[in-house]
Amino acid sequence: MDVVFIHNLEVKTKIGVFDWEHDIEQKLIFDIDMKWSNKIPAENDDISKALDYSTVTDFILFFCRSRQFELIETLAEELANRLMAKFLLPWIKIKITKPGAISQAHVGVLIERGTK
Ligand SMILES: Nc1nc2c(c(=O)[nH]1)N=C([C@H](O)[C@@H](O)CO)CN2
Repeated sequence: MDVVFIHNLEVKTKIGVFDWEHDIEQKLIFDIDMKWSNKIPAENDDISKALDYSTVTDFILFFCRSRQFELIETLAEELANRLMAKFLLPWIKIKITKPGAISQAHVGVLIERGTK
C-alpha cells in the first residue's frame, strides 16, 4: 500500500474538557497517514495526480483554527471524515498527541478509518 504522510505537524488550537481550557490555545501534534497510489504521479512526475501534502496541511490548519472540541477523539473523528470526503481518501490513520496534558507521559489518540 502506498501512503502520503504528514508527521509531527504542530498545531495550536482550543481543545479540552475543562473550563480553563476553553479560552486558551494548546499545542497538539498530528501524525497522519493517507492511502494514495503514488505510482501514477511518479510515472507522470505530475503534482496534479499526487495527494499534495501542502494542500492537506493547509486544510488541517484551517480546520483546527475554525472548530473547537472538548475531546481529541472528536477532533480526530471529524477531521478524518472531512479529509476523506474532500480528498477522496480510501483510508486514513490519524494520531493526535497532546503534549501539555500530562507532564510524566505522552498521551493522545489514534484512529484508523476506511479500507486499507
Ligand atoms: N481520552 C481522553 N482523555 C482526556 C482528554 C481527551 O481529550 N481524551 N482530555 C482531557 C483534558 O482536556 C486534559 O487534556 C487537560 O489537561 C483529559 N483526558
